[in-house]
Amino acid sequence: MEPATTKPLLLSVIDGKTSERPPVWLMRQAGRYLPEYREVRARAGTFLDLCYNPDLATEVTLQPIRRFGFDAAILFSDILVIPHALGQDVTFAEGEGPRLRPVNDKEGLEALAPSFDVDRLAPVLETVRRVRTALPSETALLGFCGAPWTVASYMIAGKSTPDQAPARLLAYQDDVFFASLVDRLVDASVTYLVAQLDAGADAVQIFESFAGALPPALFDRWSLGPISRIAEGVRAARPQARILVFPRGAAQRLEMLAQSGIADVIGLDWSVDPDWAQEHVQAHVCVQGNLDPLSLVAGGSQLDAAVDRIVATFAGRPHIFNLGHGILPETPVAHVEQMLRRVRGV
Ligand SMILES: Cc1c2[nH]c(c1CCC(=O)O)Cc1[nH]c(c(CCC(=O)O)c1C)Cc1[nH]c(c(CCC(=O)O)c1C)Cc1[nH]c(c(C)c1CCC(=O)O)C2
Repeated sequence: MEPATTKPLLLSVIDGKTSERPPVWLMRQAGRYLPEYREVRARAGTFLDLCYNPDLATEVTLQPIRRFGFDAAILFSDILVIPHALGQDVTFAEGEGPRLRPVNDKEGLEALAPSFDVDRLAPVLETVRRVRTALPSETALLGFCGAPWTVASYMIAGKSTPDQAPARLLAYQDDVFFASLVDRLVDASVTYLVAQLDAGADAVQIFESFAGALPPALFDRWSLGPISRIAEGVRAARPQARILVFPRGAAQRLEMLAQSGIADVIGLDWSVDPDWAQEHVQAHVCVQGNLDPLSLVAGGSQLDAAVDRIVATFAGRPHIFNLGHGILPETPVAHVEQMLRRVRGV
């Protein structure tokens, strides 16, 4: 007989087990490519209203699990809820992405809340509790936050910017400002991730979506450094915490990250060659990734070949199948099904 509770496969793999078929989930798996998401989204009000509504956020977190049986659910929220909780104006204009009132000087920083109050994110933590209760025991629940550099780039520019130029310029010009902003984000992120773990998240992922914009000196100081301080802070509070890091565009710097012991899992974006990553990253740590989201949009025999290459290259050591960045809204659901059959070998 099966035991009443089963350790989720995804957690066993993070803990070092190799499985015949990799566990699988997709970044942004709850989203606009799903008709049932669009239906809830249409009656939720704004995007942030949806993030702060535990009923609806729980529902959209569970939708891709019901439909596809992924090995992990990821909390439905956003990396920009931390700036919002710090008192920054944050809105999501339909089709335009995030808009924030820029914080780019000492006065802007002082106008934010003096400290991070995690209770401002109580509805998000309530969603974590409800999702964990509703999920099958074999499905892992992932919490997350953005890494300080990525979040700071939005806080400073107030929107998505090519190569994060405004934030990068300020990093050169005003080291004192940058350090105090990043320090606040490190502290807030530790508190927030610990609260997510306490509410029932089995692991947490740190999204460094813009690692690729940083030259070497800035990378160590504003990406690797703050991420490692977050990981240390979380582990000091919760020694068993499992931490996934997705440093998009980190390229060959992935090897240094893999050797550092900061992450239990390293996410590989779609530009990373699986053969290289197998030798230089997976040799040290569990990897996650790295199918090109556009390969999933295109479908057909190239999709099967791309899935096969990733599964075969990373077989025999811990690997979590995923995309190399978030799933795109135009992705056909049938292609997700095709990909899953291929990964699962059925
Ligand atoms: C940079 C970043 C953001 N948010 C996030 C990142 C890091 C990952 C990455 O690089 O993609 C992380 C994120 N955003 C969202 C999740 C939910 C969980 C999941 O299913 O993965 C997660 C993990 C929901 C969302 N976050 C957002 C949506 C779409 C908004 C909608 O449904 O109206 C979703 C489902 C909005 C968002 N949020 C953000 C942007 C740039 C946008 C607009 C782009 C877009 O519209 O796709 C900031």
